[in-house]
Amino acid sequence: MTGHLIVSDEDATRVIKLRRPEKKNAFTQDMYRGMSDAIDKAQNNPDIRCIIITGGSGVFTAGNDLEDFLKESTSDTDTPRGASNAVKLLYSLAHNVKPIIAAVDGVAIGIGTTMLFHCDYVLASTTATFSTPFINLGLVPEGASSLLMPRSMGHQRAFAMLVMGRKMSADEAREASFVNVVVAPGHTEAEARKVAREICALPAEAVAITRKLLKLPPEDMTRRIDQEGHLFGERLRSKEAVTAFKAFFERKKG
Ligand SMILES: C/C=C/C(=O)SCCNC(=O)CCNC(=O)[C@H](O)C(C)(C)COP(=O)(O)OP(=O)(O)OC[C@H]1O[C@@H](n2cnc3c(N)ncnc32)[C@H](O)[C@@H]1OP(=O)(O)O
Repeated sequence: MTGHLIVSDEDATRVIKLRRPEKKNAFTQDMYRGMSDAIDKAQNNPDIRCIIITGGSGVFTAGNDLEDFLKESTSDTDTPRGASNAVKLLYSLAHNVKPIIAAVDGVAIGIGTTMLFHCDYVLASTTATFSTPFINLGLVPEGASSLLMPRSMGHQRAFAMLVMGRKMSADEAREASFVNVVVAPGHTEAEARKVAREICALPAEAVAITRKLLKLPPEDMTRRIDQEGHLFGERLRSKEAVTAFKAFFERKKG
């Protein structure tokens, strides 16, 4: 756990909260590690029946910290993408067996949107927006999103998001079927806790078996995460990506 991530257990539910509002909850390496660890440790804990992921009020997450991407793209050390903390979090999500509820209030960008396709129930506020601007950054999709997004919303809508970088509103996301319910801003976490209580009151073994039947085998997802991760690692070092990262930090100057 870090100062940018709060993990608390209450009513048989583990709540994992991103808390880096000054940077729109952009993921640092510690945040990836902390979230991954909190999910992994819930797996064999019989006291935890459900997991909630939230960014608190006003923002879910702006995705990977772009400063970290810029450092990674220009570094001399050649760490394979599969060993990155982001990929480890994606593995944790892919192999997780407990119901995950996401509470999205505000922007959900990049991995902030792709992680939702590993969740079981998604609540969004009316001000939530969803985007996967990988191509705009010279990158390619991650998190098995090239598999899960077209499967969930159809090829054309996935193309608009993943290739054209189109943003979706909360209502559009509900219509595209990856958001269950849209609530008022500031209420996503409280509503997520109600959903968690509802799930926790159900017979635990039957929930686990049914959830497993609904999901793709984790090996299929891991394979796609690895394929994407390999390409993503190559793209991180591309001229297109480095130019886009630098442009983000130059955008407010003169
Ligand atoms: C494996 C995973 C891959 C991915 O996740 S790829 C996706 C990467 N993420 C992005 O491309 C999003 C980049 N951020 C933005 O587009 C915008 O920001 C927002 C729409 C999120 C918010 O815009 P606004 O409301 O105008 O706020 P602001 O002044 O741009 O941001 C407030 C502070 O937050 C920092 N910040 C925002 N997003 C990131 C990020 N992703 N990485 C690092 N810093 C970020 C800014 O720089 C700034 O900071 P300062 O106040 O010091 O200037």
